[in-house]
Amino acid sequence: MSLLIKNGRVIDPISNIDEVKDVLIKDHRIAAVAKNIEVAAEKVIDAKGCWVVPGLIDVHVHLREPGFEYKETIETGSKSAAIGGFTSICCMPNTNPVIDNTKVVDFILNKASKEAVVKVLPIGTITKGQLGEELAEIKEMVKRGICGISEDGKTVMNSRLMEEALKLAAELNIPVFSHCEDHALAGKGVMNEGKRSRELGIQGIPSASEEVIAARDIALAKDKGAKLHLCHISTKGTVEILKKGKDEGVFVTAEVCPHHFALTEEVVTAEDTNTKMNPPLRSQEDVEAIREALRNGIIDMIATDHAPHHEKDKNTSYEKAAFGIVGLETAVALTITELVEEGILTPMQMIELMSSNPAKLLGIDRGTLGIGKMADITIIDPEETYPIDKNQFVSKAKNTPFHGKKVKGKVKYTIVEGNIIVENGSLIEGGQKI
Ligand SMILES: NC(=O)N[C@@H](CC(=O)O)C(=O)O
Ligand SMILES: [Zn+2]
Ligand SMILES: [Zn+2]
Repeated sequence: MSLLIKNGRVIDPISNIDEVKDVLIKDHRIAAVAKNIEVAAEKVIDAKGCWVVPGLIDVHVHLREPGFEYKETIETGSKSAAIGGFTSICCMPNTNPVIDNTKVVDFILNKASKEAVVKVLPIGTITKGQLGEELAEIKEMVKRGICGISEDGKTVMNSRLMEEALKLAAELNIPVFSHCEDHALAGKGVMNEGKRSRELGIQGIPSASEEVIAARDIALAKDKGAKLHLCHISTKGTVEILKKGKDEGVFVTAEVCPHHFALTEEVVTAEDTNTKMNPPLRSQEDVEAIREALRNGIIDMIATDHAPHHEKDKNTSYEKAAFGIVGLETAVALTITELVEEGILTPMQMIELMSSNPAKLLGIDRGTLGIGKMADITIIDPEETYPIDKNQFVSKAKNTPFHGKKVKGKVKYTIVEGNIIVENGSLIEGGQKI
């Protein structure tokens, strides 16, 4: 099977290309990237006016299977990822049962091989049952194919245990994804602690709850050779802690989610539980610091923290509603609208944040359009303007605060290992629109 993508703006940070070129795919791999390729291919895509980029990689997704299939499944979550332009996704282990042993890893990989339309890389828990008491079967899970470990949804509050996990992860050469939240400091808080929480009379989560754990984990990771990755960072203080850690030579990376650079606490109302997520939407000052850290490269990647929830988990009081929002199908548009259009990121920087840097963290041979590499490719029309419509999501869940927001930037094609999964913005199966 050969596929020729004509006339697109090819952007590949790893090969340092940002130029109008053609891309030829043969036998699932990149065969050529050059001007005016003249070969007879079985399929030709005209990408004029579009960006042709290495397939996007999301290191932070909740697929909810096993256990919460009423919210999302491996199949529906992976389809949502493809619509969003992602060709590889890491799935978090806070399922039921949690991913803390090889049986659950096997279950996910087996199901993904049959039902997922993008590459699924499972993340294992740090502790057994996510109970924070003893380490999970980490070594065994790595042999079966987990790409990292995380207690996401919670923090390993026992610092000694976290230190042990970092040591083991260094030996096994896998990243540790840290959800930074001091449980006692966060308490029963449900939104950012600050001006807005006082106005609304809703209990707040202080910035310090994130910052003390970010600082602790950097201190623990120091000199251990561990790859520490900070999930969904949201405060100015965490950015400063991250920068200090990097300056001191600690291997630490961080991700930010689109909602944390697109929204502030000001949008929170007691009625709209789609503004409730963990960590919470922060202050204007925090958002500005996050945007600056994206611009200057202190923050390494954009991840969605796609957290699908059912109506019944969200359609309740602000206090009782589940934390989290969906993100796979809105990430590209929000990044283009909020950061590229605003002049904060160049298109090249955006692709670094959404493809090459995630690939480097995971140590996978993806995230580039280099010759001979697996053909994971995303084609984006950066000019298409439309309102976000949650009713068109492929995800089972519709919990987004962005419904109706006018955005720019649309994923037109998602190509996974040389196979077209999304064509003209719609999923296709065997060449048919579904
Ligand atoms: N981010 C969230 O608000 N929720 C996540 C958990 C998490 O990412 O910490 C979830 O699993 O729903
Ligand atoms: Zn988390
Ligand atoms: Zn998460």
